[in-house]
Amino acid sequence: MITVQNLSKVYQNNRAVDDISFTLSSGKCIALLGPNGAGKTTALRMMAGLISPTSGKVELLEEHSGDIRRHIGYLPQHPHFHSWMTGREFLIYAGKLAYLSKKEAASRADQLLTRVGIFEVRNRRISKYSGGMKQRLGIAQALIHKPELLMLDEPVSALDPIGRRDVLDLMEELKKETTILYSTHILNDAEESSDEILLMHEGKIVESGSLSSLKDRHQVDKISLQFEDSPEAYSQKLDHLDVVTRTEIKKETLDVYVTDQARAREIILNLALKEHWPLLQFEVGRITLEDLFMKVVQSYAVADRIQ
Ligand SMILES: Nc1ncnc2c1ncn2[C@@H]1O[C@H](COP(=O)(O)OP(=O)(O)OP(=O)(O)O)[C@@H](O)[C@H]1O
Repeated sequence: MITVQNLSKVYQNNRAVDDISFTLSSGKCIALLGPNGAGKTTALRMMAGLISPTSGKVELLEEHSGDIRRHIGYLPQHPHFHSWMTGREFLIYAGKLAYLSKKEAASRADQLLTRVGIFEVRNRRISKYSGGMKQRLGIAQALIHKPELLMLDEPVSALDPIGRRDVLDLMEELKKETTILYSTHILNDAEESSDEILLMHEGKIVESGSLSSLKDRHQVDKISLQFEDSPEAYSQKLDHLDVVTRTEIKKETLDVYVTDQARAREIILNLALKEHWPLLQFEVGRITLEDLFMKVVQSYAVADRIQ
């Protein structure tokens, strides 16, 4: 529904966003990931029409014509609310700013207050809202003009675990009817709630695609073991096997990197049975999003050092 073509933003000599291109298709939930300063907020702000690009463009696909801002709802990382207003008053105010009539704004506000689960507190001043309630109100405000694309900048990072769960559940609901692009540092959340990933590093998109395609591309053959006792002794035995490239101890877990997962599984299981290892867990590993993130970002950091 929206394409980003060769978009860049340069501040003085800093290329905050450096020639990024991608297309967002309707009905997907896309996570925008990247370390601090990667350029996520700058990219989102350009897409929302809040800052102008140095070069490149953001375009709607044919069926969504007109001013791009009418099709996009945006919730910034630190939203500003008039905290003396009630939640309902604030949404009506936001509706009027989005050119709805007073009547339309009031009816849309009530619909959204219900939709995001804060109807009960609609007449309470925003200053009395919890962080989770404010974030829900912010999402309702971003949806006031029925945008096809909802963009959320770090929607859960400032919330406690309950608020975070609330907002993630809400996003899960909303993605049935709206395309969502959201930035996050919390890789578990991205793993749980996104269909696609855009990974930024130093202003560039360095990886993109569905979560499963990225995992397939970066899959490492690994078997993770846990024992009733310390993993050290087993690690030394496994290091000598020809199918094992290296072992790594992470707290209680022994990660065994192997050349051929199927053969390694058989060999290690046989050894464990023969020697009566007190195994608690034997897991043939799939790469996690966190592994993938670290691998990609570290490989770029190494490349930067070499240059
Ligand atoms: N208004 C500005 N003026 C100058 N430099 C800026 C401005 N806004 C952002 N930058 C710089 O652009 C780069 C990208 O910043 P941006 O906030 O987009 O990154 P981010 O990925 O959203 O980071 P974070 O995860 O920490 O929020 C950083 O080096 C930042 O210092």
